[in-house]
This record gives sequence, structure tokens and C-alpha cells, in this order.
Amino acid sequence: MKVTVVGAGAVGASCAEYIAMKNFCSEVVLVDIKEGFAEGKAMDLMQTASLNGFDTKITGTTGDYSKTAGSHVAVITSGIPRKPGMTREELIGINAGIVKEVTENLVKHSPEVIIIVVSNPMDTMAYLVHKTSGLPKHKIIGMGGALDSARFKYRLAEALEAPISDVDGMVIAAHSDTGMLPLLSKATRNGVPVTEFLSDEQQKYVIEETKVGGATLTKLLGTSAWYAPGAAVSVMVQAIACDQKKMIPCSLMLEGEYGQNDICLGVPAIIGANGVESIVNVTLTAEEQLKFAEAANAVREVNGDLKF
Ligand SMILES: O=C(O)C[C@H](O)C(=O)O
Repeated sequence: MKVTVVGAGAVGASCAEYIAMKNFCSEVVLVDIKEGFAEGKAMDLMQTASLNGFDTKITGTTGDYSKTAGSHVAVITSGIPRKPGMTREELIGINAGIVKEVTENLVKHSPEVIIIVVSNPMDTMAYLVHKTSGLPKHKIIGMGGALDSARFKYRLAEALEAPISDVDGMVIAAHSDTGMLPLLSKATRNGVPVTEFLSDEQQKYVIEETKVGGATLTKLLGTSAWYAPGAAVSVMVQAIACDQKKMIPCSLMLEGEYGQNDICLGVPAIIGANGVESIVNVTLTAEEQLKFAEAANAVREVNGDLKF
């Protein structure tokens, strides 16, 4: 299994590192436009191989997409990250052009590739890849739900004073500060609804902190996060590489599911060798349905700024 990661910045390098550490891929190719940067990151990571015990071969290239030929999966992390005080949506002006160009290069050399979109605003960038790549819809997956769900579980475990392995939960809808929908109604501690343990105030805290998870880190770090995004991508790539058929919330093109059409939004899906094997329809409460529709309206407005 050959995987390409475009963008060798903190997020891209983190993706490559976690994928290699899990040792399920034969090859990871890092691509960056900055001369020598991807090559350097690849060499540094390869020098951890004997220490960390992996056999994945990591190489780097400065913009030579012929080196990515025959990739099964490609991860797009290119573009600029937000700075403290910015929304992800504000990045559209710069990132849309970059993501479009990267997509064209990837598909030219790997026409069968499955693309995982990380660049922000992620739901809109996933939509852009659908509109410009010519790939079938099961081969384009926006990363967001996997990351946001991990942050939800972190906040749930904190509020429950429980180990994270006791906690399960999912975030759907948009990967944005206002459009995320943590499904508290379905979150559990070892199968028991968390609503049985948490006060209204604690529930509100968990939801609000989950939604601004990326913004909180951006404020603390001065730029956006990379460890959890990299780990989330590695889980998705592994689900494809090992045909795990794992249920992961991701941003997918909807055609009637959850009452939406012609939009990429976070929904639970089965991820396996074909990319998206199926979308899972879960029953939402009336309030959740309303919030999902509101998130869709906001994403649709951002999509309106795209030029194809
Ligand atoms: O928050 C960001 O801007 C980056 C990423 O989408 C994240 O959630 O960490």
C-alpha cells in the first residue's frame, strides 16, 4: 500500500509519522513545494525507523508528483493554517486554489486514488475535490469527524473523570466552530448514556469545548494543531489499507442522506478498502436534526464562494 501525503508541515509530517509507526503501509511519499523540506522531513522520520520499529519507507519530493504515481490513498494537508482569532472559513481564498491544483496533480498520476481531505475549510475543500477531481464519490473523504470525535471523547472523559477507553461518542455535521454537532444523546460510558452521569451544566461544557477544540489549540499554540489531526488521518488510512470497515464520522458528499443534497458534511460511514463502503443513517433527535440543517446552510454559503 502506497500513501501520499501532500504538505510536509506539522500536520502532514504528523500523518506520515503515525502511519509509519502503525506499520501497515509499505510506502509513504511526502510532497511539499518548499525546496528540500519534504525530503528533509522524510529523512528525519526514516532515522526514527530503527528506534520506533517500523519498516514503512518514507520518501520526500519537492513537487514532483510523478513520485506519487500509483498511490492507493492520498492525504491533502496543503494550504495555510489559521492563526488565533481566525475561523477556518477565512482560509478559503488561499486554500481553494492550492487544493484544486494538488488534486489535479494527484489524480493525473494516481487515477484510482482515494483522497482524504484535511485542508480547511475542510467540508468546502472536500466539496471542491468532488467537483474538480472526477473521482467517484466513495473515493473522497473529508477528515473532520474523526478528529472532532476524538476531542469529544477527551472532553467527555475529563467531565466524567473516566479513562478515555471507557468513553464512546461521535461528532457529525460541519468541521467548524459553530457547525459541529457532538451527539451527546448517543455518547456512552461503557454502554451507559453519559447523560446519566453528567449535569446539564457539564453537558453544555463538553459540547461547547468540543466545538471550539481546534480554536482553543490555535490560541494556545499560535497556529493550528497537528498531533490529533495526524492521528485521525492515520486511523482513516489504516481503515482503508486493512479493509477494517470501521464506522468513522467523515465529511462525505450527501445525496439525500440526512435530508441534504450536493454538499459535503460529517456523517457516520463505514470505511474500508473501497474508501466509503456506505453511509450510516442514525436517528437524530428533533433538535439534532435542526442543528444539522443549520450547519448545512452555513457550509452551503461558504461553498458559494468557490470558483471552479
Ligand atoms: O483548527 C484548525 O484550524 C485546524 C484543524 O481543523 C483542527 O481542528 O485542528
